[in-house]
Amino acid sequence: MKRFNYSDLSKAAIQKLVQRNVDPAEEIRAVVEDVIKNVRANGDKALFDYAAKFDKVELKSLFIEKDEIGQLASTLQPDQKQALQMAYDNIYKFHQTQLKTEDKVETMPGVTCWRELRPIEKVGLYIPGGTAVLPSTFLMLGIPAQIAGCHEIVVCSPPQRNGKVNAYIAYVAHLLGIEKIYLIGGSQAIAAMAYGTESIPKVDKIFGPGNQYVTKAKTIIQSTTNTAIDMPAGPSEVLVIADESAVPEYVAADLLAQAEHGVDSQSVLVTTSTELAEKVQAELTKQLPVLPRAEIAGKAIDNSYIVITNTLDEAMDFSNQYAPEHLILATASWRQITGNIINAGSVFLGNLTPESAGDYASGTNHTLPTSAYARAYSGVSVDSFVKKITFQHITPDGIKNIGPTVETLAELEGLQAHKNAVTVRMK
Ligand SMILES: NC(=O)c1ccc[n+]([C@@H]2O[C@H](COP(=O)([O-])OP(=O)(O)OC[C@H]3O[C@@H](n4cnc5c(N)ncnc54)[C@H](O)[C@@H]3O)[C@@H](O)[C@H]2O)c1
Ligand SMILES: N[C@H](CO)Cc1c[nH]c[nH+]1
Ligand SMILES: [Zn+2]
Repeated sequence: MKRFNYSDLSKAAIQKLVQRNVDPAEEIRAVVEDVIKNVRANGDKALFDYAAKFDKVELKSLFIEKDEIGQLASTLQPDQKQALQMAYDNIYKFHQTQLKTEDKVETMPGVTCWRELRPIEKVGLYIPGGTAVLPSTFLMLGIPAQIAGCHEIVVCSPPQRNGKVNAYIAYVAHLLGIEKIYLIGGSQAIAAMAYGTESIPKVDKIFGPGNQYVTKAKTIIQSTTNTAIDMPAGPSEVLVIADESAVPEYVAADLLAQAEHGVDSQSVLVTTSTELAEKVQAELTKQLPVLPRAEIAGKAIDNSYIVITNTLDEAMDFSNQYAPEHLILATASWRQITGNIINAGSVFLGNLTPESAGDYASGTNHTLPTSAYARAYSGVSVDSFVKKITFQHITPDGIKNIGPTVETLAELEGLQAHKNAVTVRMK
């Protein structure tokens, strides 16, 4: 990993370091635009063609249903079922508390305002399945959708070589009570859910992480259709802030955990200790080669770096500029510095809190903003699946109280009809 001294870095150099691939290569953009156009024009036919081209599968059907899902789900080992059930329970417990009724507010006598939640009716969940099949992502999206009460949940995931979904995905569908899974991956899945095809329903909002094709497709359809998206959740990343109290073996393991997601993942270490940086590098050299996905993780690590700072304040300052998807505080004094976090998707505190726990089973959501979008977006939650509709009610006394103010404001904007709508009620 390349190493930089924070004090040697100019503002421009920091900007360059924290910059990630928000806009993918021209080549990826062009492919995605083409896919969207083709799916829009040719519907299901384009989806069959792309399954053959990108996923190397000649599909007989674009979806599998309840019976087949049940059969696949039944093939899991008891310990696998138990682990998925425990993850389900913890994620459910954490997300359930997010559905809150808000109080009504009387802003002035006789004028009452409030907000009520309504689920988004039709949602589309994208479950990645290119380099690794991610049943955990299905839990992370399906559970909040279920808690929110979304009426129609459309699920797309790339087909396996046998033209089905992986058995773990099937088991999660069974846990969530989802009876149909569309066998579509990549940008074609996003286009299908945004425009609808003969088989795939158009949805109101699309959720889920994915590779650069998926993420680009989401950002394009967000600006060209009336289908919304959760956020740009692209290649995984982690930033670890560590001091001399950190355990090099753990830090290296955390860096590799995100690196193994893809060659375009990034793992950054920001530390006040040069000695720790050296020990972590030695650990990386030890741990990397034995990983089954060593080649992928190795490329991501080559694409990553270490920043040495003089103080933890400087480390936090760098982290806030980077705005990581995952932030790990491997410092003895983590309690004193959490208040200084401005930008991060999800935070992991102390030496015994591996990021992997949040990826799978602690309860928090792992669908998180990447590429510095944590400066403005939060991760997926029940909130992402609901709209908050405002309501107001005015009594006879209330209209007398608020009427003159509205009349004056309408008058000063020159909007006579607005004023009149109040005046007629005050006679
Ligand atoms: N930010 C988050 O919250 C989060 C969570 C989980 C995973 N992730 C990220 O999601 C990503 C998953 O990526 P993945 O590739 O494994 O799965 P994926 O499902 O996102 O992508 C696979 C699909 O990409 C399409 N594709 C592949 N090569 C193509 C090409 N040359 N042209 C057009 N389309 C092509 C294919 O249709 C394939 O089905 C990883 O980068 C991982 O880090 C992020
Ligand atoms: N770390 C990923 C989010 O960036 C989520 C994940 C799924 N499985 C393992 N990890
Ligand atoms: Zn992960």
